[in-house]
Amino acid sequence: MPILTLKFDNVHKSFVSQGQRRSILNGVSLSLAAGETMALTGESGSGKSTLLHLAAGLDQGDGGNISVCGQNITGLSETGLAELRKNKIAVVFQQFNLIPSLTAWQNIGFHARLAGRFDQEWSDALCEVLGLDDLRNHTPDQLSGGQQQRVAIARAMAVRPALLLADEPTGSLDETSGHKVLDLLLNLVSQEQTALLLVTHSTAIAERLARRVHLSHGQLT
Ligand SMILES: Nc1ncnc2c1ncn2[C@@H]1O[C@H](COP(=O)(O)OP(=O)(O)OP(=O)(O)O)[C@@H](O)[C@H]1O
Repeated sequence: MPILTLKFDNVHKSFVSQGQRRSILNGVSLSLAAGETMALTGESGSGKSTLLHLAAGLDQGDGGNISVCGQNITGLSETGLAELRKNKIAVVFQQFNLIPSLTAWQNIGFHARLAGRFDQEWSDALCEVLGLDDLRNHTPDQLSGGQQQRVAIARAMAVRPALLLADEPTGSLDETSGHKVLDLLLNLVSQEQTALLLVTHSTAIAERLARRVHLSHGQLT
């Protein structure tokens, strides 16, 4: 059986706030193979971002196991996690998280250079596909929301991640731009056989992904 890109086995996560422990994920299991795309929906506050953060190794669960590319990340050291994040995982956030002082081109290469995997030809190709050629020297404040989002996608794909985690990547765009950005993203992940887990509030966006899961009361349906 091929190694899964992302696997959650009976994962639990709770938070304590105002002295009370609240269970957010209550036995979540999922598996995602290379090239698969999965939409994660759920009401506001249901725990979608929490699940994404656990998958990215940015937070730890309280129980169960999570593995990325066959490597169990539960209990992995900070160094091990940092290596995995650098080499296998990329995240696209709703608010883009571009570095304001860098140009679009520098932003695109940033993660890839950190990972020691900057590939000029691939980054050029991403700029072309994502319609960023004329915007390379612009800083984020000179770009529209849709343009910034395309830079964020180029930055994520520049590392050729095995796993792409996207938290409402089209959430701040109007519907037409959102679908256009999704077209580009889906083409890229299909070409690269990237596993994509995408959080969205939009049923129309979710329906365009091959698999869909819904988070409710801490469990996936
Ligand atoms: N670090 C934290 N400490 C305490 N509670 C937290 C923490 N992070 C998240 N929560 C709580 O966990 C619940 C789930 O939050 P999360 O952001 O994962 O939901 P979400 O489904 O992504 O919501 P939205 O769709 O509004 O972004 C919320 O009630 C939130 O307040």
